[in-house]
Amino acid sequence: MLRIAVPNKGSLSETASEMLAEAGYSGRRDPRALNVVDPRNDVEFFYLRPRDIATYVGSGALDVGITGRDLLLDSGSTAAEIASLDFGGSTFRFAGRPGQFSELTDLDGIRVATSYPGLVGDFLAKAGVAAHLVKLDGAVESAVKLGVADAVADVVSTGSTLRAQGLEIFGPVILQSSAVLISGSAGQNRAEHPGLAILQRRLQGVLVARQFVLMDYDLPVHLIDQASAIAPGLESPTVSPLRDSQWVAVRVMVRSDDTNLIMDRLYDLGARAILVSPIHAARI
Ligand SMILES: Nc1ncnc2c1ncn2[C@@H]1O[C@H](COP(=O)(O)OP(=O)(O)OP(=O)(O)O)[C@@H](O)[C@H]1O
Ligand SMILES: O=P(O)(O)OC[C@H]1O[C@H](OP(=O)(O)OP(=O)(O)O)[C@H](O)[C@@H]1O
Ligand SMILES: [Mg+2]
Repeated sequence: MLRIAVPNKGSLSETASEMLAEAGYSGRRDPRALNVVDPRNDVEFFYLRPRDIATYVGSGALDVGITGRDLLLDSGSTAAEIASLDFGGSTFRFAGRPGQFSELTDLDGIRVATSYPGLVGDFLAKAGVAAHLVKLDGAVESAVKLGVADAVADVVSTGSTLRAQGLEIFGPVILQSSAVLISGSAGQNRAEHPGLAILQRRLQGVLVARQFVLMDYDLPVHLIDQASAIAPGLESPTVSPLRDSQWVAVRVMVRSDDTNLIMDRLYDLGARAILVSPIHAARI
């Protein structure tokens, strides 16, 4: 049975559970359950704090898990990222009072508050900057105002928390993070669980279903090369004959984000009856 660690709370938990459900797994119904077996798929889910997931997976107690790239790196665990899951995106940045700092070396000898001391400590050490890390559990943006630190290093999403505390980003990007799938790292001489490849393929299918739509349209046959250049699809568009031999029907996968742009360009080219439908599941 494949043992899977899933975030039980926080920013990643809802989407992680949604993705697993879309991948055909049965997760917990009781939001307080700590583990649940899905016998049909031969997996067991363990609902854990996202911060702890790398520790469980790195130790070999669990086979695979979903966590944040920033949390994985902060943990110092030997677990390895095996896929990015395209949600839970954030940037890890330094911030301080406006105008006080402009570059990384300004942090030499300075107190920096963070709840990710492993990640930030490694980054500063590699840059040869000796700051004093102040470890906090959360709400680190308050640390400057309250005088326990001079700068912070934290997760930034919209930036509104920093702004509200009168702080300004400075220095290099520490990390671009997103939710990731992690497993025990290869060098540990551990046999890979056979269910892992299935989980990975299924999650990949969910990502494709989320990231792409199906586009169908009718097109004058002589425009097919130009239309294929606009929307080439994965391999190549499917082209089917219509009763009117001057026209063809085309089906192609398109990135959801580009849908309207591509519809505009195909319409301008001469395509008509352009229809877009979602993909419920995919195996690419
Ligand atoms: N707006 C956000 N705030 C916090 N974390 C975010 C945000 N967007 C994405 N993330 C990612 O979510 C993970 C943090 O999740 P975690 O559950 O530990 O923190 P949280 O959502 O802040 O919950 P908590 O209230 O327990 O601190 C990190 O990988 C982080 O990069
Ligand atoms: O850039 P923003 O969109 O404002 O989001 C980033 C903020 O959100 C998170 O805080 P959270 O609410 O999880 O509280 P925490 O600091 O206690 O974890 C994170 O730690 C930042 O403080
Ligand atoms: Mg938080």
